[in-house]
Amino acid sequence: MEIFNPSLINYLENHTDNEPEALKKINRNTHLKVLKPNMLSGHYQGRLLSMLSKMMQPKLIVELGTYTGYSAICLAEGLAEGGILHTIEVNHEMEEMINSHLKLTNVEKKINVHFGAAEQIIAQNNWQNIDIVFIDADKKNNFTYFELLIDKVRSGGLLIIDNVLWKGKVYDAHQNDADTESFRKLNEQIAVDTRVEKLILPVRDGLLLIRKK
Ligand SMILES: C[S@@+](CC[C@H](N)C(=O)[O-])C[C@H]1O[C@@H](n2cnc3c(N)ncnc32)[C@H](O)[C@@H]1O
Repeated sequence: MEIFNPSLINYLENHTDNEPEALKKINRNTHLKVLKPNMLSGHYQGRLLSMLSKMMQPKLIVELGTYTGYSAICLAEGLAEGGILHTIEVNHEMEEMINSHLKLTNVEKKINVHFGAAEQIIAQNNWQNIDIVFIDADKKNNFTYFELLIDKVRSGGLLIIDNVLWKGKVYDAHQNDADTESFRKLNEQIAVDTRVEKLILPVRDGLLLIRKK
C-alpha cells in the first residue's frame, strides 16, 4: 500500500525546491548500481531533511544508516559554521560509492563516515549535546537506538525516525507481520514517552519527528 499516489508526489516535487544537481546524480547512480534503491530518501524527503536542518542550524548531527550518502548530504546542508555530521554504515562495500558521492558536493569535509554496526560506533564515540539524530538503519533496532541516543541529545534537539508508517501497514488491522508489529510497538512507546514531544509526518514512508523537552 502506497501512502502517496504518483500524481501527488509529482505535484509536491514540482512545487518544492529542485533537487540539487549533485543529489540528482547520486539518486540516479543509486538506482543504476545499488540494490533496493527505494531506501534512498529522495527528492521530497531530502528537501524536508535539508529544511529542518537549516532551521535548526545544528553543530552536531548523528545519522544511522548512510546507504549511498543521500540523506547525510541533505542534513549536512544545514550545519552551522564548524558543524559536523557523523553517519554510520554497517556495509563496508558501500565505502567507495559513498566517498565518490560525497566528492560531488560542497559538504564533503563536514561529513564523517563510520563503518561498523551502529550500536558499536555509538558506544565508541562520546557524542554529547547532539542537535539532530536521523535513525534510518536496521528497523528492528529503532527503539534501542532511540534509547541509546536520547540522553546524548540536547534539550530542544530533534530525533527523526524513518519508515514509521511502514507502507501504511501500521494502521491496517489485517497486517500483523513482525516488521509491522515492531513499528507499531515503536510508535506506541514513543507516543507515551514524556521526555519528548512527537509528531508523525505522512511523508514518503512516514517520518517520526521527536523533540527532546
Ligand atoms: C534505508 S537505508 C539508509 C538510507 C539513507 N539514510 C538515505 O535516506 O539515503 C539503511 C542503511 O542502513 C544500513 N544498516 C543496516 N543495519 C545497520 C547497522 N546495524 N548499523 C549501521 N548501518 C546499518 C544498511 O546497510 C543501509 O545502507
